[in-house]
Amino acid sequence: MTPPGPPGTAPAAGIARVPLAAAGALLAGAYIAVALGAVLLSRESGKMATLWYANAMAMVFFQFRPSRDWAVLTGALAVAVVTVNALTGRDFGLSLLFLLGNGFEVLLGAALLRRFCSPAASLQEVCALLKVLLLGGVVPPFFGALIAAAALSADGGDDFLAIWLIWFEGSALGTIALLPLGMLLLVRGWHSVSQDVSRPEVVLGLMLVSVVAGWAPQWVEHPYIYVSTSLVLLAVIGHMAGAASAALLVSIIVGVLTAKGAFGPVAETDAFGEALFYLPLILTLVPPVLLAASLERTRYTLRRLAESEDDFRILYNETPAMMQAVDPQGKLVSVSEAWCQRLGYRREEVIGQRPSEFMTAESRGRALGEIWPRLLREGRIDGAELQMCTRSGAPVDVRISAIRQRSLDGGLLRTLAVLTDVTEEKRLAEQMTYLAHHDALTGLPNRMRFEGAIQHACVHGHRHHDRFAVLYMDLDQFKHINDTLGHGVGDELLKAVAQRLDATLRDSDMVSRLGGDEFVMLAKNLCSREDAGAIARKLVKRVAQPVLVGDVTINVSISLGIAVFPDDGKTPAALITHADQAMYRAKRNGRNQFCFFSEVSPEGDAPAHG
Ligand SMILES: Nc1nc2c(ncn2[C@@H]2O[C@H](COP(=O)(O)OP(=O)(O)OP(=O)(O)O)[C@@H](O)[C@H]2O)c(=O)[nH]1
Repeated sequence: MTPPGPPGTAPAAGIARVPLAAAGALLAGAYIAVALGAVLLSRESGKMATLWYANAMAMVFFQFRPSRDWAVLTGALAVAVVTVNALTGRDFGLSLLFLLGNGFEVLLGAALLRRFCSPAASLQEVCALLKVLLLGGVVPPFFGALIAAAALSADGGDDFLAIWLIWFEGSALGTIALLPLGMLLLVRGWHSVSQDVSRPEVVLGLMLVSVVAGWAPQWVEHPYIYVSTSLVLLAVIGHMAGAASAALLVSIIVGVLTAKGAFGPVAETDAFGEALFYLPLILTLVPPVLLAASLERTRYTLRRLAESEDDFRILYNETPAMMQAVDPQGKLVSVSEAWCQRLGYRREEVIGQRPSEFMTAESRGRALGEIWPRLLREGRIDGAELQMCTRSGAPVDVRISAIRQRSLDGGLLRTLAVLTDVTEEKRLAEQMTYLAHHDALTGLPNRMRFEGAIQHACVHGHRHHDRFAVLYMDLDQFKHINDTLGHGVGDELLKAVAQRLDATLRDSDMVSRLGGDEFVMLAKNLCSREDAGAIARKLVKRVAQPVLVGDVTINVSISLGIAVFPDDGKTPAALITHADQAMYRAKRNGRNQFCFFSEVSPEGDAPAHG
């Protein structure tokens, strides 16, 4: 996996931005400078391989530019190689042979790095860095050295193996020493890397590494033990920038000491011995940079962890939802700010308490007996409804969604719950239900509710041979009251009548306003038809009492029709219609009275109201 990290190319990388011609000139100039230094140093001993950074530098340089620029860069590289050879006194033919080896090595390394390596990953992953070192630092020098050795030995130079070994060694070492820093510059840019390297502890570390690398090889046995110790130190304190800079620094110091002959026994070392001579240096340089990459990864992971913990804490505390976490013992380990605010507690008062202590008694029983066990059994619950209590005792309806979190060893770690405050939602729902079943003016059950009740009474009546009655009522001359006293007074009168009707009700009965000035009553548990007549008589009498609305006394009356189940109808519709017809008959008989449906003439009276 490629870790998410900094972007692949350095934002401040000037090389990536300059015009192509300038980039070519820059590459040629840098290559000439680095290669000249190496060639001049190699003349000091003439025997040991010189660490060759020039090709590694060119490989990294190529990575800054898109592939379409590579032809021009290769041209610049060719000019640089020929120039270096010319400046160091080699003839043109030999220059071309060197060009063959170096050119192939740089292009192969650049192509392998681009195709198969991720610079960003190599700074944080040991495997990715090893791939960079292998594909950039070992494979290209291996083949570059083969081409160069073949060309040079055919040209009458030294023995093929000696040329190959010297070339491969110098180039591989130089590349391995430079590539980590090159990748770092590629990914993070010069500015960021130099900031890291110029931290006081890193500068001190680099000074220490320089002293150890300059001193140990000359004065103590097994010098690389001391060098690698100081490199490890830098990997720990200086991160990747410190370790990569130190690796390059150490290789330069050892290379210079070797070239100067200060690092023996150079003279006696034969070709095979040379390979072994530089092997410890590779083994010294590589592990610390791998360690730095691994530490970078750890640091990155820890930083991400801290950030996500921070995100979680902010989310948990700042979210408007009430949230709570409960440990395996069923005690609160954390609650969100919204939880505290809604229930009126301080966090320290509730931590360690059981959530059920903040619930109403009914909810507590349900939470402990049903919801909590279900959560533990099924791993989650969604939308369970409970009632919490604020500090002052006010009920708070919550809808709870919770999950069970397991620890790495599979045990219960905690349960996390989000509580949505639905108090207002429930209040509105109750209000809607009330309004759907009640008359807004009088508060009496409305037609819908009444029809449900009469339907139920019919079913019950059929099953148990019960007798019940429907009493249909209509105010007399109500229009006149409206017209003379106004609609407002009419409303108040309707309310007063409703109260009177309601006051005559037995527990089993129901009175309802059907609309306008029409009311209907369901009177159950009747022994005889005459029971219904008694109720009707009482109602007519009660309503006929004068009503005081404001300072106006109103004389009102009702006409009432009775239909008895099952004699006058066996269905709700029939009963209501027949009661209405009987009421109409009462109107016709002079109002302020009641009439049974059985008294309605066989031809039928026209109903009073549609
Ligand atoms: N104030 C008030 N009046 C209403 C309301 N709903 C209907 N009305 C009025 O109530 C009156 C009902 O009159 P009716 O029952 O048709 O006739 P009435 O005057 O009562 O005469 P009878 O029924 O024949 O005795 C009409 O004038 C309606 O406009 C209401 O909610 N408030």
